[in-house]
Amino acid sequence: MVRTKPLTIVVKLGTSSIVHETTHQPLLTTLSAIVETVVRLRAAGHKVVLVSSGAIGVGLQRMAMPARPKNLSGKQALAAIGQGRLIALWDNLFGQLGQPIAQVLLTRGDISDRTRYLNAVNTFKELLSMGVVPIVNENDTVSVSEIKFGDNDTLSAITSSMIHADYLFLFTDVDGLYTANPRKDTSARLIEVVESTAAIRTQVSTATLGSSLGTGGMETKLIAAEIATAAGVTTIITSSRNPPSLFAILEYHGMASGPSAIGGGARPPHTLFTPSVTPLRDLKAWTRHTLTPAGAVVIDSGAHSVLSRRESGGRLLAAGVLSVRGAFASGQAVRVLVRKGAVGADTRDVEAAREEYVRGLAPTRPGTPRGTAVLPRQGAEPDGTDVSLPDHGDSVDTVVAAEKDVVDEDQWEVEEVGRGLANYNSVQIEKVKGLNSAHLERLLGYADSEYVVENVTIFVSPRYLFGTNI
Ligand SMILES: N[C@@H](CCC(=O)OP(=O)(O)O)C(=O)O
Repeated sequence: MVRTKPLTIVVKLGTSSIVHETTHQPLLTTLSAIVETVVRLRAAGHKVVLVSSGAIGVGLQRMAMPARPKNLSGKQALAAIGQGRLIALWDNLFGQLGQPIAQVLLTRGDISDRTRYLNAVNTFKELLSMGVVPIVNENDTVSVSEIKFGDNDTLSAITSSMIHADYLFLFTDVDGLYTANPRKDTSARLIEVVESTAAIRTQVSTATLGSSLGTGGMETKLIAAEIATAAGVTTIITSSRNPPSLFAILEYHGMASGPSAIGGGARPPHTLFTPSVTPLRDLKAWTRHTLTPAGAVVIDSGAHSVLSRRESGGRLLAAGVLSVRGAFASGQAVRVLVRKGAVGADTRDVEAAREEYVRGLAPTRPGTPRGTAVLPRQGAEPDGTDVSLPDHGDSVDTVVAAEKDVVDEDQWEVEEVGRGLANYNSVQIEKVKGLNSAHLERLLGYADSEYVVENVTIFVSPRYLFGTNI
């Protein structure tokens, strides 16, 4: 058997694979098989992270409750009851084979801060280099949105991206992605390889195939696959009924890692999502998938098409910014919104006026009193910057009224197309929006970067990744 380089593998096990759907008793056969599989992977030199759901399920069993409570605090309480027992169960099973484990509880909030994100990455690295198997779950007790909107499929994809995993195995109660629900439709066909999640979305029924216990289904698995493959992680959906099939799958794809449980060259049932050939790594993946945006910049369609090209390097110039929404600090994540529809002539007039003003010219607008300057709105704001008003007719009211007349920014129809990291704060970007970067230093007093937003990643598919909670 050909041995390959040591792999980093994330194994995700959903609630329906951990506890019985109705009795909520732990599925010890499955759990033991997972433990044996992970320990064999470790023995073959691979690094493994386990993403384990099941806290609420185990909590239900402990409290002899028949079903997940509807209210959030009820779920949080059950997760708190169950998580300790869940990790104790894993520790017991792994302990039988001498394998140390660690508990890692994450929330999206935890990793939306760059420092905390890096701390989590460093902890994973350290644990893996110590030969420990980190066992990850959401920190349900403190994370409102995670229970309400979240699922461990997404968490496992983000974890895979954080640790630059080679493979993400989503073990679930079906053996792959089907063209239709295989439990209801006998003509349903297993899809073996997916190269584009966006394309496959139009071809399959993603109706939830899971049990009543978990929060995920095929839809969240597709989302997870999209996140993970974008980060360069090969993603596999397969059945949790036979965890050692992981070896057969790796072997089938030429990634031999130990004796195959199936062997014989037959394709073990699974769906494989191929990784992106130009993966988003580190900062970009982090920006796109983990950050909570603090505000937004509205850009024009020209800037959008530039940013959509790889050569742009994800860097946004002030010239492409039409407006700024919300308040954010330099270094924070921002949504990138594109203004839909054509920019009207009046808007261009105001932008031209702003540009001329900055160049030292103070144009007058027809209909305003003779000598009244049409100023950029920020020039009239007493915000302590060095934008001096021209000495003729600098009527703030007239200017603001003139801008309002033609540009009611709040009414613009916009669409979120990406996210990025701001190099300047919202007030500063407001000051320089629409202008050539040559003006940045004079208007802001410094210009560390000629770009106002960097690390912009433009979404490749509809913005469903995190619902509306961030
Ligand atoms: N974090 C929660 C589970 C979230 C969830 O339901 O995930 P999944 O079963 O993977 O759809 C728990 O441990 O109960």
